[in-house]
Amino acid sequence: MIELINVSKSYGGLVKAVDNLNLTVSPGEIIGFLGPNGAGKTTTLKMVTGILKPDQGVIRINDIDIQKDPLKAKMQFGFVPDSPDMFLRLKGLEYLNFMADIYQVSQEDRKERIGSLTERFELKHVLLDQLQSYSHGMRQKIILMGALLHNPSVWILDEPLTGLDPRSSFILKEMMKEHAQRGNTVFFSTHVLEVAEKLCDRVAVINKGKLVFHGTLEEMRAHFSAHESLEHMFLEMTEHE
Ligand SMILES: Nc1ncnc2c1ncn2[C@@H]1O[C@H](COP(=O)(O)OP(=O)(O)OP(=O)(O)O)[C@@H](O)[C@H]1O
Repeated sequence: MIELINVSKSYGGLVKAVDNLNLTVSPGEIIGFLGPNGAGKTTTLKMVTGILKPDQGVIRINDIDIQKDPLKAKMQFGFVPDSPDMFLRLKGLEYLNFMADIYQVSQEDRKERIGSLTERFELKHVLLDQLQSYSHGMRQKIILMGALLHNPSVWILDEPLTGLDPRSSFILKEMMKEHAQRGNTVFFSTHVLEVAEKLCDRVAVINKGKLVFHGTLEEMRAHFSAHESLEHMFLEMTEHE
């Protein structure tokens, strides 16, 4: 479970990138976090993951306060940032072992998980190559694998499908659904409205740092006209704020 309570953040004390955000992502739920460019999605995800400190508010992951007990809170989730261009001089397997070390995954568990994840994402043949030789999509997949090695109950993914080919995108979407069906929590940002429509139990829409909608797609349709496309509803919501 992820809870954000009255969370705000401004850069340089000027414009509020996130303005008094309240949001709960419950166990068993996939929530898509939508918003136009600069709306505050990445800032929110960085606060949830403890990379940025909120100016005010409380964030809890599985009831653990990310400010008060950051290490324990960080063990609860796997985070995939929007850019996968990191640790480029490491080989795929070195990177995965590095992540497994950080999260104290036993040799037995990491062997089993690296085996099953590399098979699922079809990366076995490049595990001994440096990440700098990987394509964007391959880098994304290895970062995702690293984030999942400690088997976290909460997945936090910033634009996880960007750059993935249709097959990898399908595999990840299936994994997200399976994870939520097992009673876990998935919180991801996306620009792709169709993905939100197909995958999410509920969506949260942010615009200029403020939450402008939170609910099911049915509720969103009821709020607008039943026949309007998600794209149209989204544009309406983010235009008038
Ligand atoms: N490091 C920073 N310094 C100053 N302003 C920042 C910084 N990072 C983000 N901002 C500003 O904060 C606001 C929210 O940005 P954020 O990156 O959270 O939006 P986003 O919804 O993730 O956008 P996108 O969809 O384009 O990635 C924007 O106005 C942005 O210009």
